[in-house]
Amino acid sequence: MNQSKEQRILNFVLQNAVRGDPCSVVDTIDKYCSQKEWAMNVGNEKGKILDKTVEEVNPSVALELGTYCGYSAVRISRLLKAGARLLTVEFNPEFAAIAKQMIEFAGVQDKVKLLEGPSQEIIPQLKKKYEVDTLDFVFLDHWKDRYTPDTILLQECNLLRKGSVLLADNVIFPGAPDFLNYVRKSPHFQCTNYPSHLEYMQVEDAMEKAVFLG
Ligand SMILES: CNc1ncnc2c1ncn2[C@@H]1O[C@H](/C=C/CNC(=O)c2cc(-c3ccc(F)cc3)cc(O)c2O)[C@H](F)[C@H]1O
Ligand SMILES: [Mg+2]
Repeated sequence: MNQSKEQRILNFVLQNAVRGDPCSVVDTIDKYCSQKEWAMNVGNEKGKILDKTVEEVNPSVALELGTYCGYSAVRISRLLKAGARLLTVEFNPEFAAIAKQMIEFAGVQDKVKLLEGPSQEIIPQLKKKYEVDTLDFVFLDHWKDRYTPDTILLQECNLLRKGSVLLADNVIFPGAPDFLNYVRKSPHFQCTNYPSHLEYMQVEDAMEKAVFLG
């Protein structure tokens, strides 16, 4: 049975990156996906915006929706302070298995908890089952039409507090128009747009930061 693209990305990391070095894992994925096979990792240009936001927020508890191969989970968790944790949600079992190996190879498994299942089922479990009080940071990078319903669900589950920061990938391409509309019109969010480019391409894209005002 021939390998998936995601398996080829993982194999390239296992053979070319430095075990226990998250930066080398991130750089190796970027090398493969820019030179050999495109894949929907946030990439290095938007990744720098993600880094700056994570450093600004310095979250104790962070959530990621859409783990995929684990690129941004490794990228985020490498910046977390001692004792801080990232919960990352992925419902595709093949991708979850790849991401788990990616996270372990990078040596960030003690900071990252991969939750396998759909975000709409996991989010309501975060408080009781995963002992979350509120979320300091949320990275949205899953199906684009799910950004808005999951943002509403996070509020309904009282998982956001004054100052919680949401950062959404791909608000220009493929686009998340309803999410932009929702957060920019809502009196409960203060929004900032960060123009950038689609990962590994010269196509316009952007990230949107939405700070919850309570
Ligand atoms: C809905 N609830 C979910 N719960 C758990 N895991 C989920 C859920 N929904 C999806 N997943 C999981 O999250 C991931 C989905 C990522 C989707 N990302 C994109 O589509 C996406 C697409 C492009 C893109 C750009 C140009 C082009 F020509 C074609 C594509 C670029 C990007 O940066 C993206 O992020 C994963 F695949 C899925 O199992
Ligand atoms: Mg994306």
